[in-house]
Amino acid sequence: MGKRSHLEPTEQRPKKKSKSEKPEKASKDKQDNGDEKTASYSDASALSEIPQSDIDLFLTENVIKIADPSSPDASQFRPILSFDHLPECDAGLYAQLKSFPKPTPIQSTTWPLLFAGRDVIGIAETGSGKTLGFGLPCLKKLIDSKSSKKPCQPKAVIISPTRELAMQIYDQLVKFGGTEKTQVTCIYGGVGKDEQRRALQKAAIVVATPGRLKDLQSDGSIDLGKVNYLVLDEADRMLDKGFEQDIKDIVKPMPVSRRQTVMFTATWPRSVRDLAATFMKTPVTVTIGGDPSADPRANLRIKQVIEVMDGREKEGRLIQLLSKSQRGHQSPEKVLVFCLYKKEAMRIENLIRNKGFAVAGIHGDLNQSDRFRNLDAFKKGNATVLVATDVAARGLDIPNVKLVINVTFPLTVEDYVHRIGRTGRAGADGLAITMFTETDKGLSGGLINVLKAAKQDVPEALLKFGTTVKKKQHDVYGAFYKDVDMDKTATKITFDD
Ligand SMILES: Nc1ncnc2c1ncn2[C@@H]1O[C@H](COP(=O)(O)OP(=O)(O)OP(=O)(O)O)[C@@H](O)[C@H]1O
Repeated sequence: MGKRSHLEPTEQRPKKKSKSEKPEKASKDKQDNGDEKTASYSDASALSEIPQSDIDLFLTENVIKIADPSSPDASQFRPILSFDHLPECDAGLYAQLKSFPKPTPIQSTTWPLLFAGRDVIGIAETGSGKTLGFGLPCLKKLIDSKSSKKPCQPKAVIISPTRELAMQIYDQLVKFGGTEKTQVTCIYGGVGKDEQRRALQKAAIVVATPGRLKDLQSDGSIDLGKVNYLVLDEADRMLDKGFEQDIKDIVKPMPVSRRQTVMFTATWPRSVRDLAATFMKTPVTVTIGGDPSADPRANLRIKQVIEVMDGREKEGRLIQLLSKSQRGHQSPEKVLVFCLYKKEAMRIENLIRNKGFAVAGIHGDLNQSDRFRNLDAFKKGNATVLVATDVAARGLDIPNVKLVINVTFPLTVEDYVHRIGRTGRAGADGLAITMFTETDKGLSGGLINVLKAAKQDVPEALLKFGTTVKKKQHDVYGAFYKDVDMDKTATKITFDD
């Protein structure tokens, strides 16, 4: 379990509860910062009336696994199968849900747990609605909260690894919760602090990137002592070496016993699990679609094509693929092109532009307003090709991306799963074409496993590179916002602040 060295003074895991201390099914009340009762949840009567066989069928059909260390009986929390089963809440919180037919499996399964105040680790494929999975209970908890809020003392904090993703989460919360009642604020680096400090005066929910949050915390602009709902989105990324210390510093004033901690992700590598446990109290792990201890799983609706080639063939092949998807179409398809290095991304973007395609770029050398502007151009379809480093690999929900092209393979197969997950979202189909060269052969085993698990073709040429999966693939897990400057050192890695 938790490594001692990872435990902060305030992050000691609570002792195992005796049976008599177990939370009761329908009265899951607990103290919230000592001044209010929250987290009372019981099934709606329409949900209680559903036969257990239907519930079991839902769990089996969606390959849902619920692991609750405090109770072997996972059935005490029935999945919310319809929006009609949601617990009562004022302020029109559920009004926007009408645009969706029903909750997605990760929402169905984690909502009751989160409404009941449990710590939850939610693992589900890319594009499966995880944002609302943690977002709706966050909004409800805030709306239900009776205690008054002091300036600069938010009640909920949601931490995301990139600025663009933080903004996207913020937009979702505003869309569902409105700004008036829920007072959501987004803070991230690369822009001035004054406006953010002003917004923090009123903020009840703060969506943030870790670096800027830590900055504003250290200079006293924000007091996290009253936070009772903490989310790490893209949790495995937030716990890897690049962010681990920031997260530990941020959570210090919010003891694990007084906050609900929520972690969501599509990939959950073994390397972060012990560390995650040190941030949580008896978390329930919900996995949609298979065994969480297996290899990372790609979204099954994405067709994955691997093209093994010589590095010199890449540019020609890229232009060929883009010509096919862009030329001769009244409205060309949206294509996301991933590179590993910032300089490479700039070169590829120029190449594509010179061939006459409507292209934009997003990487760490751009200033923040250019990053937002270029992403927006792609979202709106003014640019139909977006060239990106791994800053865009996780979480971004861009409508109608039909094709992802990996010009350079990422540093880990987890990153690969996230990159290709920018297509095939919310039930749509998608296509991912990956150029794989001999330099990437160390990752062939992991990639083959991802392909097999998703029942995709494994090309002979890939098999030749070997099927062994290396235990630890890289010093810094993943390449999420890995910006390597090849002119300086080979491994300079920076993260969003
Ligand atoms: N119940 C629902 N039914 C249909 N679509 C939904 C539902 N809930 C959310 N969505 C939509 O699904 C899309 C993907 O959701 P979201 O971005 O939360 O995915 P995710 O699981 O967080 O993906 P990733 O792992 O890539 O971060 C969004 O456009 C969202 O509005």
